[in-house]
Amino acid sequence: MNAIECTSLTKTYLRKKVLNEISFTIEENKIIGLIGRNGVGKTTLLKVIAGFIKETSGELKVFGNHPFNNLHASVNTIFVDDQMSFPPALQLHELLEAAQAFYPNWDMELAQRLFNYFGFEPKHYHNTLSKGRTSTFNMIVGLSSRCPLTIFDEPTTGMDEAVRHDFYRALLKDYIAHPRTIVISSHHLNEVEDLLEDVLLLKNGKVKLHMPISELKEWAVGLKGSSALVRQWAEGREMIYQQYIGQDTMLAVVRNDFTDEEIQRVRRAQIEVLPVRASDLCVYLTNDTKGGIDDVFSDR
Ligand SMILES: Nc1ncnc2c1ncn2[C@@H]1O[C@H](COP(=O)(O)OP(=O)(O)OP(=O)(O)O)[C@@H](O)[C@H]1O
Repeated sequence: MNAIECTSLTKTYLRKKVLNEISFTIEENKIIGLIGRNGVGKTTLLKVIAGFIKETSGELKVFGNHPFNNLHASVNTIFVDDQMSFPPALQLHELLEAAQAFYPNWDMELAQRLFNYFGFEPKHYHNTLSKGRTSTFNMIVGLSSRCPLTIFDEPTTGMDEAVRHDFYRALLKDYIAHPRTIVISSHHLNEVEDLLEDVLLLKNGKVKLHMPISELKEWAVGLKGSSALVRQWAEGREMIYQQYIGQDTMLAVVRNDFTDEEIQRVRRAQIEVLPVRASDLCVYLTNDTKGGIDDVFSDR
């Protein structure tokens, strides 16, 4: 069954189409990374999916229901970000009890174990936690709710490296034991790429790519060597990124439509054939120029 079916979804703010007729389907029980540059509309899309805001047009189904103002959707979905609001009068342990009453799959033992592991004080209040601690507490709620659709919007904001590492590991372990649909938006694709099964990449209000991470890792290839030779091999192929290194060396990232025989010929021409990390590829694909920041400084 599909967890999310999105057809020609548009969300307009002040006449600007933030999401412009996007369509995609997300299968149940997968971990999906929602990737895109600042301001592209990731949070907007996630909030529409969570039923917090209404789309302008198009069709959206979450477990077969339109999520906006839908109780079925809100019980089955949790949206975790650093703005999650909790009743300010309740202490942290009371927040966990309140969450238990709301989420049918809530695992209090997991919540308590994580709560103790991360050293929270039961009598503290959510609105007095530091930024990183707020994200950590919210993550505990997000994982322990075991919602069929769990949405993490930039969940590691403010977390230090050790906590981020613990979070990813906890997420993976709990997901393996209790599969569910998890959508995670992150600016740190390099940190999450080993967790993800699929990547949904947004650019200019559209879905630029939606594919398994294993395919994304093979989708492009880097050619590094003498500029003339690299340009010759890149000709006629989709150029994704290019960078000049020194006087006469160039790195070109192109769509990987090479045959094995061509790859061998490239190598024989003294050109290095390099894999392209999924995180780097997403940055290249969402750049507006082929050379990235270097283009600002070229030809001056
Ligand atoms: N309530 C709102 N009213 C008007 N414009 C909005 C509103 N919410 C978001 N926007 C605009 O919609 C666009 C997308 O914002 P959104 O927060 O969804 O992007 P994002 O991809 O999550 O960004 P980031 O990676 O920086 O968190 C931005 O241009 C933002 O200014």
